[in-house]
Amino acid sequence: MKIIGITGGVGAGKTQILEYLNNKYGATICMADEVGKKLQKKGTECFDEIVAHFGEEILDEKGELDRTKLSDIVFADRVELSVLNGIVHPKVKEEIQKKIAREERKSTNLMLIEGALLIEDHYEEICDELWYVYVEDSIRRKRLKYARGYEDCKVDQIFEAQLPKDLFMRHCDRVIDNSGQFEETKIQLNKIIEDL
Ligand SMILES: CC(C)(COP(=O)(O)OP(=O)(O)OC[C@H]1O[C@@H](n2cnc3c(N)ncnc32)[C@H](O)[C@@H]1O)[C@@H](O)C(=O)NCCC(=O)NCCS
Ligand SMILES: Nc1ncnc2c1ncn2[C@@H]1O[C@H](COP(=O)(O)OP(=O)(O)OP(=O)(O)O)[C@@H](O)[C@H]1O
Repeated sequence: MKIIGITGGVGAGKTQILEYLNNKYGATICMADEVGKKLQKKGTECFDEIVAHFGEEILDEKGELDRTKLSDIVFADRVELSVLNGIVHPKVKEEIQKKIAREERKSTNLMLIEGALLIEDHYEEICDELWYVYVEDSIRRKRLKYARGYEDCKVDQIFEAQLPKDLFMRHCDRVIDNSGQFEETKIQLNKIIEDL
């Protein structure tokens, strides 16, 4: 089984690329954000550790994490972000390794692991290749405003919490430029899959 890590900054189109590769090539997909969200549900070890550090003010009326409140805290303060990362990231990686083991037993051909922080968290240890989805910052900003209603300051804060282009380029084996029409991205992806 080939294990590919798909990374890149917020709003680069990683999720869209994953969907395309799943539909066209039947790749098994695993999204680090989704794994993280499940591990942060009320009653989990991760949830308890987050509440112990950040306090009950970050809960909503149902007692679940209020992701907007937590996001406002951590993206405004690097120290708080690193505390949250320290709680969540090791458990996410462990869970992803279990998923990989399950797919290996099913003799899956291609598994894609998607996340913005694969380099920081050393996913090269568990992936055969890392692919960088690149989109010019100004275009990512426009797409995030349009699709998610993110304000400029939120985009700036998240950009600052992620790696710059040169570090993504240095650590990744392939680059996919998704700054243009998605049809152009599909052509790049088809070529890469043929090469694999
Ligand atoms: C801060 C949180 C609560 C915000 O949740 P929310 O639902 O509003 O946004 P979402 O999770 O979809 O994140 C939006 C985007 O922000 C970026 N982002 C998320 N966490 C981080 C982080 N720790 N460092 C840098 N960028 C991040 C990613 O590009 C992500 O796609 C959440 O992202 C979180 O718990 N992050 C810390 C854990 C983490 O890193 N998860 C992602 C991979 S495991
Ligand atoms: N080539 C493209 N042209 C126009 N819009 C695009 C293109 N690729 C992706 N998008 C749009 O840009 C937005 C961000 O894409 P997506 O959610 O896939 O990013 P992401 O990299 O998964 O972000 P995150 O790091 O937050 O998970 C979405 O609304 C998506 O539909």
